[in-house]
Amino acid sequence: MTRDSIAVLGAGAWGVALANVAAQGRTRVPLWAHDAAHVAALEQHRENRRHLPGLPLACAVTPTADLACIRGAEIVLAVVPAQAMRDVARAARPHLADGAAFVICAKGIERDRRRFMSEVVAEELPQAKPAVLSGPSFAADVCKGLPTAVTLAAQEESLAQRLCEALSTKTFRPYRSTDLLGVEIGGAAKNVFAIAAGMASGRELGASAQAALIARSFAELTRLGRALGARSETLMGLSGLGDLVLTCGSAQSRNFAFGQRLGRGAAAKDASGGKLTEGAFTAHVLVEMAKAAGVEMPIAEAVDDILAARLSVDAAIDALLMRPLKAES
Ligand SMILES: NC(=O)c1ccc[n+]([C@@H]2O[C@H](COP(=O)([O-])OP(=O)(O)OC[C@H]3O[C@@H](n4cnc5c(N)ncnc54)[C@H](O)[C@@H]3O)[C@@H](O)[C@H]2O)c1
Ligand SMILES: O=P(O)(O)OC[C@H](O)CO
Repeated sequence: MTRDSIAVLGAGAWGVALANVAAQGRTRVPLWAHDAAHVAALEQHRENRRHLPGLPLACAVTPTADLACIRGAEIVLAVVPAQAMRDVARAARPHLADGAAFVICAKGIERDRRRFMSEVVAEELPQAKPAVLSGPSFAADVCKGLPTAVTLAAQEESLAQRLCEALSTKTFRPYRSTDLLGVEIGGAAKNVFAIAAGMASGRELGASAQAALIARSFAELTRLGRALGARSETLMGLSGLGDLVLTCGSAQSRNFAFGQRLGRGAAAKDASGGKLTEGAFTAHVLVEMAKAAGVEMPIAEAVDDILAARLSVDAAIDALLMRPLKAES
């Protein structure tokens, strides 16, 4: 049986990890990066020394700065930061084959136009079949061959199934879904809540507070998801609860580590450690979306207020604890 051909856009940590997954059982997987110097370094060292030192590119992975590498690919994995997705999708348009699957692997919401990634792709790539891959998966873990499971959603169940087959390995197990929006909401929101969990850790509020915060974050995530039409089983699944638990519970998460530094007193502008923290870009637009939908998200709002320097970490903690008592929902 011939396997679907796959190309990967974006050669950061997650792009490299997914290219290595795709390389299993394939002889060539183009890996595009927008920066020619980065491509040269990948070719020379056969690893991404900045983001995944010591974890080699699979032999089949072919770094390139030429976007035409996606011509003929049946599946394109889009693994660039969420705020870059529109530009990359637009640039890909002349090269992408009609009916190719364009799998969104970024976790975030477009700030300027307040769009989910699947909406961005629908606007920029009318010939594509959009899909979303999300779930608990640190790039380094996946590159090391440690096991995990993710959700892979496409509008047609048959395509979701085909994509799962194309990307599954012995240690990387995708579950299919047709709920793109539900998968996207979980992936975008968990990054914002991971910043809150990191702050609680940085402030040394204790394990009980950590667990309470995760549970109340999940309440906010499901409230928003339901209001926007996501399915409960998606929100409770790998891309929702699964990724929330992972990201809110590990300093391996860049969003959590960013929150930890904030909790220890760093200013927002200095707290990323030079790493991509999608939650910092998503917090405000997430809160705006919740307000527009009439959904209360006090933890997400607190993160947004802290990032915008409208509130200190301590004042946000006090405000959350002093909210009127209410029924659990
Ligand atoms: N790292 C992980 O463990 C992981 C896991 C799952 C999902 N994700 C998601 O994948 C996305 C990418 O994350 P990452 O970990 O690869 O980040 P990264 O910082 O490791 O890499 C991002 C890459 O995108 C490139 N880039 C930046 N702006 C660009 C642009 N305008 N056009 C093209 N390329 C551009 C950068 O040069 C870099 O190589 C994020 O949305 C993240 O939430 C990451
Ligand atoms: O390092 P983070 O916080 O971007 O999280 C990486 C993945 O999304 C975890 O599933």
